[in-house]
Amino acid sequence: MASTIVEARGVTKDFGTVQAVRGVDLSIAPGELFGLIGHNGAGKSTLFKMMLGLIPITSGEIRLDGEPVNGPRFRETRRKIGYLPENVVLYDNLTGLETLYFFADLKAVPRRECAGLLDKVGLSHAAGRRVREYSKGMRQRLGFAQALLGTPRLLFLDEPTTGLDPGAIRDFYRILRELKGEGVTMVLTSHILAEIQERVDRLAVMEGGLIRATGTVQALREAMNLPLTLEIAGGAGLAEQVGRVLEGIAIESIEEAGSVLHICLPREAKMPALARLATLGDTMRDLRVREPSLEDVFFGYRNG
Ligand SMILES: Nc1ncnc2c1ncn2[C@@H]1O[C@H](COP(=O)(O)OP(=O)(O)OP(=O)(O)O)[C@@H](O)[C@H]1O
Repeated sequence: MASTIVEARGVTKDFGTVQAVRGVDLSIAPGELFGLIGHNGAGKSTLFKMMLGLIPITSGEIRLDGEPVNGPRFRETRRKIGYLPENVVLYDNLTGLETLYFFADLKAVPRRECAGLLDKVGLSHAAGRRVREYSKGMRQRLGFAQALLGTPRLLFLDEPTTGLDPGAIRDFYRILRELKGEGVTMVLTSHILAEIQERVDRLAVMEGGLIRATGTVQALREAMNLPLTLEIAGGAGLAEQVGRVLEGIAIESIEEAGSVLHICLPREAKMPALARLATLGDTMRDLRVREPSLEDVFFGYRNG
């Protein structure tokens, strides 16, 4: 297996006059759980489709597991890849199990895999019901099951948690962790930034067809140099005492909400501030350092 399983170099895609993807470079290592975030129309789905060889690349090159997606041997590589499209097309008249049989036949995967996959995504109880009767979340689970047919080594999941309730989202990420344990590489898009920020190894921020930044959530936070928030709980006189010990430290804002102080300060002021706050003793009951969320980072890139 190549050391980079997904490799994109200078990839562009034009739809007439629309430049959907504009010179994307991306490298994803085997076994990574990689997130792709971006606003509506940023180019995420278009990039996915090019990576799967479903639409032609205007210019540049994409290799999956070392194989160019527009090359003659890609058909063989494609068999090791699972894909959950943004809007999976299902036939309402088929049952859940028949649907998976249909996809298994298309992929030349043995039908005996299907029942186990329905079980994996929590749909065994509905295997004999027609898809017409499935809820949005059930359809999404069925789409996920078809992506898992053939034990793929690389998975592309386009907004996989759309329509899932919180319990189903948790189940979904549990399956992703299991797959990661088996060495499967996964690339997923999501608009629910809070959901993916703790779960991906690395991510890329896409905007207007460009990749604006790539890295771990922490690296992106640090690169953006967004301020941190200290949340301090304490008794009477807290605000006054905190104000006194932090004198001279570059604080961006202090807000009091109930008995908790929210102090927003530059990242580099964190350690000096903590050292001084430690002298407060019993006045301070609790202290938490809140990192900027992925949402803060995302809007930082968008507005930066
Ligand atoms: N088949 C097509 N024909 C013309 N324009 C297209 C086509 N597919 C996508 N586009 C355009 O390409 C751009 C990128 O679309 P894309 O679907 O890749 O974005 P996205 O990041 O996946 O968005 P979303 O988060 O809304 O799913 C948009 O401007 C879109 O209108």
